[in-house]
Amino acid sequence: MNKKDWKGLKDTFQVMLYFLGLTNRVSKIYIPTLLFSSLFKSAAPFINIILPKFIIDELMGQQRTEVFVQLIALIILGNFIFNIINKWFEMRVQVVNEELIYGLDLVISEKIADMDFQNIEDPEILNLRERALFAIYNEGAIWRLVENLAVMVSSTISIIGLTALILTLNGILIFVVLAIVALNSKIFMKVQKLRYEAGQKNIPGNRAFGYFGTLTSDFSLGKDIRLYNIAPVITSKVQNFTSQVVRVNTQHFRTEGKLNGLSAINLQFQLIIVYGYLTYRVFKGTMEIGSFTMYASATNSFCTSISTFVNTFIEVNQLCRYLELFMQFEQIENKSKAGTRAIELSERYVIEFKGVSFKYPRKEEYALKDVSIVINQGEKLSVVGLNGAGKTTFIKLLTRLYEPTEGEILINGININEYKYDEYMKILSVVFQDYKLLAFTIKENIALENADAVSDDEILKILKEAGLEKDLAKLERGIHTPIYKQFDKTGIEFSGGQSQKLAIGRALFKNSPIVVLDEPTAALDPIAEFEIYNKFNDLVGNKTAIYISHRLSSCRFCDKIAVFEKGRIIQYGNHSELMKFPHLTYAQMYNTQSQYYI
Ligand SMILES: Nc1ncnc2c1ncn2[C@@H]1O[C@H](COP(=O)(O)OP(=O)(O)OP(=O)(O)O)[C@@H](O)[C@H]1O
Repeated sequence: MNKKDWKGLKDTFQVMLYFLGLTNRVSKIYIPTLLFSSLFKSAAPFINIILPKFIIDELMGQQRTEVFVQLIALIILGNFIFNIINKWFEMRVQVVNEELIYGLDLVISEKIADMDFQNIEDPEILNLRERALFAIYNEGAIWRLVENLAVMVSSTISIIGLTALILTLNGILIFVVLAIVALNSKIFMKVQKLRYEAGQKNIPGNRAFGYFGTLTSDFSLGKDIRLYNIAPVITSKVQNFTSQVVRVNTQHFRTEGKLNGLSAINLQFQLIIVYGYLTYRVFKGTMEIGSFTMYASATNSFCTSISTFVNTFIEVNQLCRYLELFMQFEQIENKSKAGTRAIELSERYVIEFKGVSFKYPRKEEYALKDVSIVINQGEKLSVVGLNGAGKTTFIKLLTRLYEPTEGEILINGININEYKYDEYMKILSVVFQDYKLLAFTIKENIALENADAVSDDEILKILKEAGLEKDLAKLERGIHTPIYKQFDKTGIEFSGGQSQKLAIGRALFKNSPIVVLDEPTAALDPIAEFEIYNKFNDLVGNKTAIYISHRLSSCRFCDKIAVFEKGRIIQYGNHSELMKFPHLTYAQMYNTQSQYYI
C-alpha cells in the first residue's frame, strides 16, 4: 500500500466514525439493532452446512431411523427458529431505518435553517449542498454505509468460522478462493468507479428533474404556468434531460453487464477447482460423501462471505467519498451566531453605522459604500432612494443576515456581532418586501411558537391595529382560519394587501423595541396606506422605526430621512430641511411623485 492508499483509508475511517457518531446521535438503537441482526445472520447458515453432513453420513453408514429422524427434526426446527428470529430482526431493522431516515432529514433541515444567510445564496455552497443532499437522498448513502458496516461484521464472523472448518481439510483451497475473490474484487472496484462516474454525470439531469418537479407543484407559479403556457417548455426541457440521463445509463449498464459476466466466469473456475479436488478425494477413498457435501458448501459460503466482505468494503469506501461532501456541508462554520454577549434590556437602543461598506459574496462592486448614520432611540427614520440604491442591503446588515465588508454597526456602542444571536433577534421586528406567510392558521402566523400561550383577544387586538378587522369578521373561523389550501380545503388565500397587513401584524405582535418595515405599504391601496401611516406612529409608539418606502408622502411622518444613491447616503435631514434644496434628489423625487397625486 502506498502513501496515497493509506491516506484514502484514513479518510474513509474518519468519515465512517463521523457518520457512526451522527447515526448514534439520531437513533440510539439503530447500530445495536443492525449489529445483533448481523451477528445472528452470520451464525445461522452453519446449521445448513454442518447438519447435512451428519444426515448423509447416517444414510451412507448405519442408517438408524431414530438418529435420521432426530437430525431431520433438528435441521427443520433450527431453520424454523432461525427464520422466525430473522423475520423479527428484519422488521425491527425496517422500523429503526425509518426512524433514522426521519431523524437525518431533521438534522439536514436544521442545518439548512441554521446556516448563515449569506451561505444560502453562495453558489459554491449551494453546489456543495446539492451534491451532499444528492448523496443522502438519491444514493441513500448514510443508511447504506451503516448497513454495509453491519454486513462486514457478519461476514467477518462467517469467514472466521468457515476458515476454521476448511483448514481441517486443506489450506490451499482457501488460497484458491482468495485468488478468485481478489480478481473479482478488481472487477467490482471498476464497476463501482463506473457507477460513481455515471452518477456524477447524471447530477445536472437529476438537479433539473428536482427543479422542474417543484415548479409544477409550486402553487405560487400556477398562474404564470397557465397564462404564459409554460408547461410545453417544461416538458421539452424534461425530455432533453431524460434522454441525456438514459444515454449515460445505457452506456454504463452495457459496460457493467460485461464486467459482471466476466466475474461470473471466474466463479465457475473456482467451482471446477473445488469440486474437482473434493471428487478426487472421494474417489481416492479419503473422504466420505457427508464430508464432501459439508466442505463443498463451506467453500461456497466462504467464497460468498469473503466476496461480500471485500465488495462491501469497496462500497463503503465509495460511499465515504459521497459522504465526505455531506460532512463538509455539515461542518460549514456558522459565523453569524458566534456572538456571546447578553443584550442589556434597556429602554434605549441607539443604532450606529460607522463607515460601513459592503459587497455581496463574489461581487466586485459595493452595494453599500461608507455609510455612517446614527439612529437614536424612538426616532422614525425613512430610507428612500431609487431601485438598487442599497436600502434593503442596509437593513440586511442591521439584521445580521450579512456582515459588513468594512466598518461596523453598533448598538449602544457595541458591535452587533458580539451580541448573542437569539437575543439580538428579539430586539428587532422586521417586515421585508418578500415576507412569507405559512400554511398555518392566522393566529399561528402571528404568534408562531407562542400561539398556544396567547389569548385570541390579544391577536384580535393586533389584527385590528393592522387594519384587518373587517376582513376577519367575514371569516367563519376567525383567526383560526388556515391560510392556503395545502392542509385544509377551506383555507383562505389573502389578497396582497391583506397578506401585507398580516405580516405587519406579526411584526407588531413581536413587540420589539426596533421596528423595520421594508416597503410595508407597497401592496396596500391608497386608503389602507393612509390609515396605516396615520396609525403607525401610535402603533409603534416610542419604538425606534425604520421605514423603506418608494412613496415619499410617507416620509413626512418621519423625524429623519436618509436618501440613498449607489450605496451611499447622499442626503440626510427631515422633510422640510431636504425640501429646501429643490435641485437635489429628495426634492426632485418628491415633486415628481406629488405631480401624480394632484
Ligand atoms: N443577494 C444579492 N446578491 C448580489 N447582489 C445583490 C443581492 N441583493 C442585492 N444586490 C445588489 O445590491 C445592490 C443594492 O440592492 P438593494 O436590494 O439593497 O437595493 P434597494 O435600494 O433595496 O432596491 P429596491 O428599491 O429595488 O428594493 C443592487 O445593485 C443589487 O443588484
